[in-house]
Amino acid sequence: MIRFEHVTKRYADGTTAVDDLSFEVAEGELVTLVGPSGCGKTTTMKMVNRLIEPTGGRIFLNGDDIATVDPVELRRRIGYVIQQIGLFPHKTVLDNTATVPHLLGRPRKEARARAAELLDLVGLDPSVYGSRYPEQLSGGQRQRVGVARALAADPPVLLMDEPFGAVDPVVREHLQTEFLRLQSSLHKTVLFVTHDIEEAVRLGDRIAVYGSGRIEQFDTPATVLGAPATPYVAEFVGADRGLKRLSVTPIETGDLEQPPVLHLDDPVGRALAGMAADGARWAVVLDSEEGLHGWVAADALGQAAEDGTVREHARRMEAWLPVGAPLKQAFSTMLQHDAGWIAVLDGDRFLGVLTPGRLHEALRRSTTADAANISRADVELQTVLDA
Ligand SMILES: Nc1ncnc2c1ncn2[C@@H]1O[C@H](COP(=O)(O)OP(=O)(O)OP(=O)(O)O)[C@@H](O)[C@H]1O
Repeated sequence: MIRFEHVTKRYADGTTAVDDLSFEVAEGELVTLVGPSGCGKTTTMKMVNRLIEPTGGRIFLNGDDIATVDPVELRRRIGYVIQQIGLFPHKTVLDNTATVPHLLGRPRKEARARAAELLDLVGLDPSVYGSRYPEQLSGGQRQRVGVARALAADPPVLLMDEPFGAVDPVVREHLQTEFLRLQSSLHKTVLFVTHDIEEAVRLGDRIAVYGSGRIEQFDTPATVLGAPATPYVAEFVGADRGLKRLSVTPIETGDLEQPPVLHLDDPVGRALAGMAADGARWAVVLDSEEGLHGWVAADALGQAAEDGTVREHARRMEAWLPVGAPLKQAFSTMLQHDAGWIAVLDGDRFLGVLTPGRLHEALRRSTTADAANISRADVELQTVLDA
């Protein structure tokens, strides 16, 4: 969708901001550009909507060499969100959001109706916020308006330059979560600039780690964290990357253990015999549709009347997660519920349980890291588990 071919930008004073850059962003993919101040991230981004012209190489958007596309027409295909979003101070939030569709020739009423939909989409009730002026919003709310405005023309591509940089960490995390939710339904092709590795890891399908004017590594968050390509990347992503990797490694079916499974209407005697044969101290209890009901302890069944059913002794399950949730969520759920294992579901269907041991193995699986990296991450995780 966006392709850089040997792109260089040398400013008039001789500064090489971007040096022979080649990479591609697939349709619907969110790529984060991350690196220290002055490494060329913003220059890279501004070359895509021709706010800056490269001095060498070519950039393609959907197969078109953008040098041949009229810049105004090009920018209609590209939403742009920046930190100082530059809302018009004398226009209401609704009118700010409606500006682009209106400029694109939509009748005013239609543009405003679309703007209201977009505000709703980014979590701002248009009946509450639509008539306010930008100065009457919090920083986080202003950024949401910025995102709504960038989406107003329904562009296939979004460029976002530190869009959540000016808000406090709590609001920032909130905006990130909302943006991920939005992206999971909109599937825009996104280039997202940040200097914050946590943000890059959290949002990116892939991350481009910038050194000075060049990309040092371009890969998935799990690989960048697990197997940094150079000492520079290793230093940039930080010594606690083993823990960061927990945030980007999903629970997979293969990570799960299969405990004994009982059903609500199973007779106690048969259930106990089955558990004894497995040497199990507890079993998962499913309902008649194979959905998760809870669990039952062998001790509880041992004291029960043999002609009863599992139903009377089963306890509801509090700790469960959907398959695909990040290991970090599994880990914090275990801690929160003081649970030695948690159930993993696909919709309502029970798939198996994740234990600390399996979590540890999943973390190992997540990387192609060399032995040194693996053991380091393991040690870090072990320290946390022991704490
Ligand atoms: N108009 C310009 N003239 C000369 N040098 C420039 C110009 N704009 C940017 N630069 C230089 O180009 C390099 C890359 O700048 P750029 O803004 O792309 O970095 P960045 O990675 O986005 O940094 P930050 O995170 O601080 O925004 C820097 O050394 C910067 O000083």
